[in-house]
Formats: sequence, structure tokens, C-alpha cells
Amino acid sequence: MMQDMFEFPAEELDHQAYITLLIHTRRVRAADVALAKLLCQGQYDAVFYLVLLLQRAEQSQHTCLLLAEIDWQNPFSLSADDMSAGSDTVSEAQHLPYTPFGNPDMALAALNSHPAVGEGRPLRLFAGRLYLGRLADYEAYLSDRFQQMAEQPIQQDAAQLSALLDQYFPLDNAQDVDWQKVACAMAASSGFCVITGGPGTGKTTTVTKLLAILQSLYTAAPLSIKLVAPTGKAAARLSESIIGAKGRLSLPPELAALIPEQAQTIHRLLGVIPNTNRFIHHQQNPLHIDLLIVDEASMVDLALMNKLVRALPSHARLILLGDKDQLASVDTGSILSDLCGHLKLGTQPAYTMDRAAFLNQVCFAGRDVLKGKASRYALADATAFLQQSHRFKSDSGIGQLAFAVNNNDPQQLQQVINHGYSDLSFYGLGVDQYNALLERAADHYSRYLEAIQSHSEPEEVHALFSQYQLLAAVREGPYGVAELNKRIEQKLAQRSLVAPYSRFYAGMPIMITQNDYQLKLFNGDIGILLPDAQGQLYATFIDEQSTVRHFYPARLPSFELVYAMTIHKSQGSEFDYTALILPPIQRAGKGVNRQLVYTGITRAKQHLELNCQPQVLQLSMQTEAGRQSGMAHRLHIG
Ligand SMILES: Nc1ncnc2c1ncn2[C@@H]1O[C@H](COP(=O)(O)OP(=O)(O)OP(=O)(O)O)[C@@H](O)[C@H]1O
Repeated sequence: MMQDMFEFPAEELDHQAYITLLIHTRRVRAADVALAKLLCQGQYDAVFYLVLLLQRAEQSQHTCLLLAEIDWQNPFSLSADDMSAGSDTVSEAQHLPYTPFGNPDMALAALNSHPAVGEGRPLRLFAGRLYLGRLADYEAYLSDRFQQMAEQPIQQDAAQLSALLDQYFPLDNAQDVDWQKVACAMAASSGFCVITGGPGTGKTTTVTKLLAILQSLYTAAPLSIKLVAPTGKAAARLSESIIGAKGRLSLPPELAALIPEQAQTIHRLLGVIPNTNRFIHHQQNPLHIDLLIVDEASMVDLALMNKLVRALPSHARLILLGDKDQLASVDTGSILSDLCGHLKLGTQPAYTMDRAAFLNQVCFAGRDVLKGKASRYALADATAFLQQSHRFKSDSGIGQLAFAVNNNDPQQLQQVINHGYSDLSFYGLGVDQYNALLERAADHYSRYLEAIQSHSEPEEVHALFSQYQLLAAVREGPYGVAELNKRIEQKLAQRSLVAPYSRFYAGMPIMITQNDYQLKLFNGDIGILLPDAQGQLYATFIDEQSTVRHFYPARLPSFELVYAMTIHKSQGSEFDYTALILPPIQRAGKGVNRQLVYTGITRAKQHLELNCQPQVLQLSMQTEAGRQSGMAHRLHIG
């Protein structure tokens, strides 16, 4: 009876014609239509169109379709041009924009009574959100498991913990609250913890101190600890940072030996089964570990996080590290920003009364430093937010620029631009400036190419290459990676540094774009083609254990040139000198947003060169790349 309300009288809409229009205007794919038809048993009802919208949302990496966010007047965002393109097929009489279903309440009622929707069925409904079943399961599992882990009782001697915290974080009366100490106390006393913070806020330093404290607490039976990151580059960086932080702590050798230094990729930890998308470790064959630390957690998609967490034994603890403001994962989900999205710069997470009392006891000798409050967020007591950057001092333009962009503060942005910081350079996008950018790129790249010509070792060549990177916000057009790559290659050829006249050439830098589990080469891995003594070319890669690996070029999975790379692909990497190019205003679509530009800026360690129109920087800062999910709702953020 209810459902009848949502069927369209035949004279109102020619469904076939409408669907053809949606396919023709690339709003949906034929495969989306096939699935929607299957789930709705050939009925063109409201649910049919909602399934099309759901698949559109999933293709934009949303975990679900939030019914309240649908533009009910024009759900597929058809423009007048789109409609005229389809005027042969869609009758003029049909009003524009056409809405095939009424409003959120009607849609909800239709979904509630639909046979494809519900537990154990292909579609799920949760808190006004429509999901594909698989993604709803991942999200529900993770939110439950995070909560369970956070609530897991940890047996600990508070006095001993407090003494160790004071040893690693001596009380400094000049400082208000040492949030690194709080983060460490929290992670030491919890089965689950998220430590978020911008670049250089001390996430790795804090975790290294945490590991020293934990291993001191459990000397009788030291914890089995693993460090992972989503990409080889990020894992290599984590290893480097942990080694650096350990060195600065001057730990006794027996304690230092209990703190792992080598991080690995999540795929390596789980053990890829060649030619499948399955792993050796899973719920039935869990990992043998007590504590897992995941760095760059913002890059981990929902499916991979689900596989990782399922492979943890029931007693294991989990710590997620990352910058909540960076770009979300390439695939579906936005776990870190879902868990930390409520945290605002300049404020701190609100801990519950009991938790605040405990933290005051172990960190501040019982002084009433942290104020507790009633919280509806299940992970309130498991979240730490580090905000003070120790890498970027107050005279660093990179840090100031990152802060202004992240805070969407146009005044501060202007001040940064006017100030003239030595670690920042700004250029426009005029023809001469564009050409000068290419020349600068060629100057930088000439260093590693000259090293190849003088037969330097692969390690040195890779190190020189990775000092500089040109990052682009988009792929296509003159400001996109494809064109930039071609033009830089031409410049280098003009300087006789490369001879790009065949498919492979000495010095050619490549980035793998497809996982190859057999060769253990993964999306994002960077290689350089180098000749051996006989002149035979090999693609050389340096893995996260700093081992050089050689491959015959013909065996490589798909790859692309990488003189320029997209900001998306640069996540998890850092470069001494980063050049960033944003397209001009008429080409800066929805893709250029705050998270993207912030991620690009924060890849720079020593110098950032920004090539863009000032108004594009302002526009991107105002545009937020939100992803829809129900994770925060499941965790009851209220
Ligand atoms: N409390 C502190 N006081 C002084 N220096 C610190 C402190 N914490 C960290 N640092 C220094 O700041 C730098 C960055 O620290 P760390 O690598 O731990 O940050 P991070 O948040 O892990 O950085 P990223 O994730 O961006 O690599 C290091 O040189 C470290 O020694």
C-alpha cells in the first residue's frame, strides 16, 4: 500500500528515456542501472532511483547516501544543457529539473518497506543513511570493535605509570598542559587510542615515548609490537622518525631493544596471498601481536581497516596516528576524520569525569588540570589532539600557511603572503611564470640525473630525486600531471639529461599505479630506471626496509611518469622542496578543496613553492571535501 504511493504514473515519466539521459550525461553507469533493476526486481520505484544515487555516492568514496543531503528537486544535478542533450528522449513536457521521488520522509518510508532493504539484505538503512550491505557491515564492525577495545580493562599500576610519565615528560611549569603527556597517558591506559595532529606536532615522538613506557611497565613479558603504514613510503618515513625519536631519548640499550624500529605496510603485515585480494591473516588466523600502531591512518580506507582490525587478536591494543585534516583515503571511507571530525583547532577533546580525574592523577600529580564533562561520544576518552608544531617554528612560513588554510582564515593567509617568509615562494600562472616553473623543476631534477651520469649508487640517486617534487592538484590540462610530466621531460631532454625516445630510458622516474602482489610492487611506489654496467636498464625501487630492488622494465605493472604527481598520490610522503601547482580559477572545480591543498602544503619540509592564483587558494580553503558516513553517528557524537 505504502509502496504504491511511490510508483510513477506512466504518463509522468518515460523511465527508459530518463535512464538513457542519466547514462548519456554520465550521472550513472549501465552497471549501476543493472544493479538497481536487480534489487528492485525491474520496478522503477523510488528505491530504484535511490540505488542509483547510492552508487553515485560510493563512486565519490562516500560510505553511504545521506538522505537528508539529497537535492530532492534535482537529485542527479542535471543542468538545462544536460536536459537539452536528452531532449530527443525526454519529453519537453517533463519539468526541469525532474525529481523522480518526493522527499526524505517518502524515501525513508519506501526504503523501510522494500524487500531489498534490511539486515542480511543487499541494502541497509541506518540513521537516515542508505548503504550497500558490505559497507554497512564494515562500518558497524569497526565502530563496535573500536568501542570494545576502548573499554577493555587494562591492569596497570597508576603510580608506576605516573612515575614513568614524569620521567619522559618532566613537569614544565612554564607550559600550560603537555598534551603529548596526556596523549601518552591515555594510550598507555587504553585498548584503543587515536592520536591526531598536524605535521610535526610530535605524534611519532609521543608514540616512541609511549612504547618506552609500556615496555618498562611490562618488563616481565614485553609486548609484541608492530608498526604499520598504508604505503611503503609512509612506512619508511615512520621507521626513520622512530629511529630518530629513539636516538633523542637515549634509552638504556635493553629497553631500546624492545622498541621496534622497522615499520611495514599494512599489506605486508597481513600477508598478501598472490593473485587474490585476500590476506594470510584474518579473524580465523589472527596476527601474533599485543599492540599495533597504524601511522597515516587517514589514508586507510574502510575495507582495509576492516581487514586489519579483524586480523587483530581479541586482547590486542590499537593506536591510530594521523592528521585528521588531510585528504581521506583514495578508496571509500574517511575513518580518521569520522573519529576526530568534531575536534576544532584551539580546543581540546572533552574527557569524561572519571577519565579526567585519572589523567590528572597520572600526569599532573592529582592537580585539577583537566576538567571532565559528561560526553555522549563513545571514544571521547580515547582521543588525543596534538596542536603545537615543533617542526615548524613561529618563523616558518610553511607552518603558518598550513595553519591559515586549515583554519580557513583569509586574513591570516594574506598576512602570510605579505610577510615574505624565506621558506615560502609564491608565483602566478602567467605564460612566463609557467615556463619558469618548468625550468626550476628541470634544475632540481638535473641533480639526480647528473648523479646517474656519474654512476652513483641507486640509494643516492633515489635520495636526490626525492628531495624535490612537483605536485599538481589535477590530472588533465596544462596544469595537470600528464602535461607537466611531458613538458619537464622535454626540458630535460633539451639539456641532454634524458633521452626519452623509447618506452624506457635511463633516469626515467616512474610511479606504480596498480598493485602487483606477486612482485610486491604497490600503487604509489616510486622507481627510477637505471642502467647496469652493461647498459641494461632496470627499474630500481627502495622498499621500506631501505633495500634496493631491481626489476626488468617489461615485467612492471602499470605505471606513469612522475616528474609531477598528484597531491593525492603524495600523501604519506614528504619532500625537502615541494612545488605545488593549482589550476586557474576557471579550471578549479570541486576537486580543489581545503583538504587537498592542506595536504599538498604539508608535504614540504624545507621549502614550499606555490604556483597559483591567490583567489584559487582562497576558494579551495572555503571548500570542504566531506565524505558521508555513519561512523560518528554510530559512536554517538551528540
Ligand atoms: N615536546 C617537544 N619538544 C620539542 N621538540 C619536539 C617535541 N615533540 C616533538 N619534537 C620535535 O618535533 C619534530 C617532529 O616530531 P615528530 O616527528 O614526532 O612529529 P609528527 O607529528 O610525528 O610529525 P609527522 O607526522 O608530520 O612526521 C621532531 O624533530 C621532534 O624532535
